[in-house]
Amino acid sequence: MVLLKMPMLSSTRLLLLSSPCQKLSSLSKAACFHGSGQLLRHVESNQGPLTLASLDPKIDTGKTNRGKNNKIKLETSSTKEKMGEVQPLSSNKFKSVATRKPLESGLGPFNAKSFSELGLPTLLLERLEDEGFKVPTDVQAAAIPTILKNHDVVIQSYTGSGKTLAYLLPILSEVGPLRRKSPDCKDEQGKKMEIEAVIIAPSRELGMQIVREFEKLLGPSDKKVVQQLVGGANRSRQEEALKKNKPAIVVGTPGRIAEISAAGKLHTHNCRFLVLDEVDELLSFNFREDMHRILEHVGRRSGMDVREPKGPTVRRAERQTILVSATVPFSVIRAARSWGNYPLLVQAEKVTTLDSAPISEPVNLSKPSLTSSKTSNLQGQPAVTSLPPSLKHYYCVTKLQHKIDTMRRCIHALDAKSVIAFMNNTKQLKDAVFKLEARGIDAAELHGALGKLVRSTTLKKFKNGDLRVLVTNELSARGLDVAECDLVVNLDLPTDSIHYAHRAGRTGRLGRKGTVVSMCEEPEVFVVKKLQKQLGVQIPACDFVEGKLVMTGEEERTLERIR
Ligand SMILES: Nc1ncnc2c1ncn2[C@@H]1O[C@H](COP(=O)(O)OP(=O)(O)OP(=O)(O)O)[C@@H](O)[C@H]1O
Repeated sequence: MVLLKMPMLSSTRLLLLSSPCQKLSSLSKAACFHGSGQLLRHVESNQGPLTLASLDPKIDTGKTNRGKNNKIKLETSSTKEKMGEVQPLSSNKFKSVATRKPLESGLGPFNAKSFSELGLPTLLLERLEDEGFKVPTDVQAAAIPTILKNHDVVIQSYTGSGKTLAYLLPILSEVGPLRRKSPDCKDEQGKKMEIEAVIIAPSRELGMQIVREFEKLLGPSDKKVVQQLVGGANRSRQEEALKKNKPAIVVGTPGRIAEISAAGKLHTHNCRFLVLDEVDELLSFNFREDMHRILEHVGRRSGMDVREPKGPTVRRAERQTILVSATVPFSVIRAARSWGNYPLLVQAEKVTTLDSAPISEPVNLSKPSLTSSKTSNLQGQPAVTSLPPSLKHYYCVTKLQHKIDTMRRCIHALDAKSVIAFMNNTKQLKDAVFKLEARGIDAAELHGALGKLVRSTTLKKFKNGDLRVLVTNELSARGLDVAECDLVVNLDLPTDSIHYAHRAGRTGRLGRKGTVVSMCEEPEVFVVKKLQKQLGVQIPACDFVEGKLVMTGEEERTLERIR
């Protein structure tokens, strides 16, 4: 079925693309993009580091590899291996389809103290300063120079660690009014502007959040350089705006972008950057057809077939492909290899090949298991990097009918100001809100079946602090950035560790304190234990007594004594 829907693909590409999709179609929606937390382990390689010199923007900034007979050299400390060459280009606007070879391995110190060390253009540095962004986060320090060197990348680091700016800043370095202007570059004055960057996000809320991040740096006078193309909004108005404003960057949801593109209103063949934010979610069955269209059209000019040195002719994307998520199951690694050109894995302070990426196994959380070590992340493995280290995790055993009361006691015990409560069944959200309000707690529901105006207003109210509790489903688990959120409550347990990680990551963002409390009934405790093992975090049992959180259970009391 997949093969029939992609007649344009060469046989090589068909093979590469079809395997993840076959797998996806054979799994239930809930399971299809979720792997084990075990995947998230970083398998250290014993090969040499990727040196800063090889990526150091100070050595070779400017429009480095475009339009010049330019070589990208990446070194390992042991071999000083030559990594690849970039061929001269006919147009200086595009990077080569090039035979960049994979980085065999590499770790490097990326502890930049300021954005100015990362090779960003002056105008952009000034805007960062104005907006109060002073020091890059670890993942930004690793990702920005790597993307500026034209590498396809998979960016993986824990929730709230600043992955959005990690790809947004290199794009603004090359696209729009803040970009680096090379002396020989004729400005596009009077020339028809084309879409130069496409950013895809799985939800309307996340898409709009990314647009706001772009607009913040572009400023009011240039904010039309970026346009949002999210579902739920008026499509003809979006098409009119595209025609009128000629944005260089579009941010949107897969359905809407694919729709407008299929209608011939969005010309992305010459696009230079394709970003898939929350890529593991975008690989889910729901988005399959739209994602195929996007991947086949964005940055793909006709006549792009190239001959591999000793192989068949294959189609290569000319665009730079950037995949982003806190969780990188194997489906993402496989997709990156298929869609990208020798992509690198970028993590906080690390740039390595995808070979060193963790491998995922699907894990069924619904059955008790006596074998713990196979799925355990605690067996001598480094801590999982999808969860912020500052987070505290607990679970509380309570009867179904007492969950809202337990949550009320939890909120008071922790004196939580801004709470996101997750449930699995959308129909039950309203009831939970009703019960919370009856107990004097300002709450509202947020889910995909609500109208766009209600969704925007509710989110705005929650961000402004007018609502104490947002009761929601997986819609809000991905990417939602509310700095003030200090408590996440799982009123229903998530289906797996990847869902847990994204839900939990709505709190404790960018080094802030945050607590995650999962409510469950006695027979579900084994699920919490499995999550604990897969995620490599302690999730002790607790209860809320006389306005205080108290640890319960022998194991947890021991832990408390140690702490
Ligand atoms: N260098 C920085 N200095 C200060 N604040 C920053 C910096 N980088 C990012 N931020 C802020 O940190 C917050 C979290 O960033 P962001 O949403 O990009 O995280 P993320 O890693 O994408 O999280 P998630 O995985 O949940 O999507 C945002 O409010 C962002 O504006």
